[in-house]
Amino acid sequence: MMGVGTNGYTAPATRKSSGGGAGYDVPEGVEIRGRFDEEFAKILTKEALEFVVELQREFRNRIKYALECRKEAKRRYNEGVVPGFDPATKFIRETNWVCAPVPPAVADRRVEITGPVERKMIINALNSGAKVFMADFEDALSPTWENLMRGQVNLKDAVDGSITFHDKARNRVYKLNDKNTAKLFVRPRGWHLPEAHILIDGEPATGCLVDFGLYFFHNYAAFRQTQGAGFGPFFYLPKMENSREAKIWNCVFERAEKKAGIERGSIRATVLIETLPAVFQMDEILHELRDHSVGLNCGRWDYIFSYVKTFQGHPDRLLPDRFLVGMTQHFMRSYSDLLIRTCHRRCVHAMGGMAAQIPIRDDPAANEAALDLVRKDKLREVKAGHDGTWAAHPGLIPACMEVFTNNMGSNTPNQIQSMRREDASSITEEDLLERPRGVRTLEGLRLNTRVGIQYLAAWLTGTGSVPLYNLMEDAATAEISRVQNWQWIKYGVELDGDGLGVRVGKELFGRVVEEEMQRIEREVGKEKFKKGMYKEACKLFTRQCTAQTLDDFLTLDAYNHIVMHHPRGSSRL
Ligand SMILES: CC(=O)SCCNC(=O)CCNC(=O)[C@H](O)C(C)(C)COP(=O)(O)OP(=O)(O)OC[C@H]1O[C@@H](n2cnc3c(N)ncnc32)[C@H](O)[C@@H]1OP(=O)(O)O
Ligand SMILES: O=CC(=O)O
Ligand SMILES: [Mg+2]
Repeated sequence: MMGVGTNGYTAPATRKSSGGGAGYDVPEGVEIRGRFDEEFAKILTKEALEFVVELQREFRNRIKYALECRKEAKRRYNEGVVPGFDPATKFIRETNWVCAPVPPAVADRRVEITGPVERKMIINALNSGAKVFMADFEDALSPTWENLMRGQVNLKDAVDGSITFHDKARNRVYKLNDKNTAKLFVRPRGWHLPEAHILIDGEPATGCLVDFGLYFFHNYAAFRQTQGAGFGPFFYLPKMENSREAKIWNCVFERAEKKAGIERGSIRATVLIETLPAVFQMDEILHELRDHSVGLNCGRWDYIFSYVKTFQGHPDRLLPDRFLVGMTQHFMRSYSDLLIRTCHRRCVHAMGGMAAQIPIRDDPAANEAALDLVRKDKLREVKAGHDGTWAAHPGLIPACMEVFTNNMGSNTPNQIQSMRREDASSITEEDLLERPRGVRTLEGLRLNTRVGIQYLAAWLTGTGSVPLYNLMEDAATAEISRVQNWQWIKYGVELDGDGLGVRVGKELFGRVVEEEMQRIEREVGKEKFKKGMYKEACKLFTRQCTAQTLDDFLTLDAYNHIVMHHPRGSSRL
């Protein structure tokens, strides 16, 4: 078991960290630069931090190396190489092996709701009727110190069943249902994001090791008793590019299991296939995680973002308008089909992804049209062989559930055995890379700009998922807006879809930005516009869209603006 003095584990010397007056009790080598709070101190205990420090010290060099490998791959793609299957790992793709059996607690995952680790949303999501709730430290969360630490507090209360929330304005108290709550999966941040409020040996900690380490330390025991039926905790792993990154996670899991004294293979994770290079590594990723896997998921939004990013040096592979790049484009359908085939061959879940539509409260006809689009998307997924899907909002769950249950059958928890999709074994590199088809319009450029700026303004003020023009927007969808604008400006594309025949350049983009800022001000109102972070967001977004070389992530630069070091005020990394 974890804790000081058990399993021969001895705590290193400790000291107080100056977090704004009172201090956190921290191990040697740790400095907490985030605000002190009594509630946070219950999460940032000396023992929990020791665990995070162990992970950081053991894995930091491998993580740095993996990130260097990403840079090296980028260099090659920029020189004209395209990603493909790795000849060196052909034997993994071609031999027969399977992952560890699926834990009974998560055999049925037909609808999974996702959302940030906010208190009310966690309760609503767990009570929503979905089979799984993916609590998000990633695409849906702005990683402010407050959000991250409150998120950890909330998850701990959720796992021990004590979580409540009092909505004072509505005088409504939220608590968990007595039964049939969703099973909890947690998605830590991607490997690339640092945690600048926790310094370990003078360096910012790796964000995902903080998210994973604190959550695991505080919850593994209760989770295994109440949620996992002896398994768990469960995770979603985002934005990986290569199986070497999956191998690091596998080692982190083994390390955590050993430290906690629980069986190897207790922890289970679903990997999002949401980068272009990773689609060529699906078998390899599952193989690395074969004792800890519960499948793969089609993270479609980051995948589209990654298509642009991977081909940033290939002007012959430009995207059409964002809304035209859907799952029926050949490269997207091929990705989903191959993912299903790969997962079912290895006996794990092949999860579908997120439709962008959300309920539209004040317009029944538009609401029905949105629901219809969601139903169609889910029907395509279940018929293709997916075992479950994602919903962004509780109002979508009945429709998603109905489509999956009607087409999969209510007596079967998944279609792992019944939908083998052998036909997808013929999918080629060309299928997976096929150029998306469609036109480009000025309205496409405008929409990207309007949405990108508004999303970033929300993110800078601590909100990581927002409804914009009746669609769900989060970090992944905002990335598409950003990189698409960058790509169009960089290569001076012709807007061929609206008969204008103009080429996109910095000057046109500058005018679009100006006009869209005026439109945003009209739409949100002068007061909100003045109080919000729209101008800062506009500056950041514009810089990234017009940069000579593409920034790897929108949120890396933006992160500098939300780091709040105490007691010295804000600070850049
Ligand atoms: C690309 C990807 O990575 S997808 C995964 C990451 N993205 C996400 O997880 C997005 C999750 N969804 C959301 O954040 C929200 O649904 C939004 C921002 C899209 C829309 O939010 P809102 O407009 O505030 O929703 P709305 O006002 O309709 O909410 C109605 C109720 O549903 C709840 N609700 C809405 N979405 C969720 C959710 N995902 N989980 C739990 N509860 C939710 C609200 O808390 C609210 O509860 P209340 O009636 O008790 O007050
Ligand atoms: O994380 C999911 C995605 O679509 O991106
Ligand atoms: Mg994503």
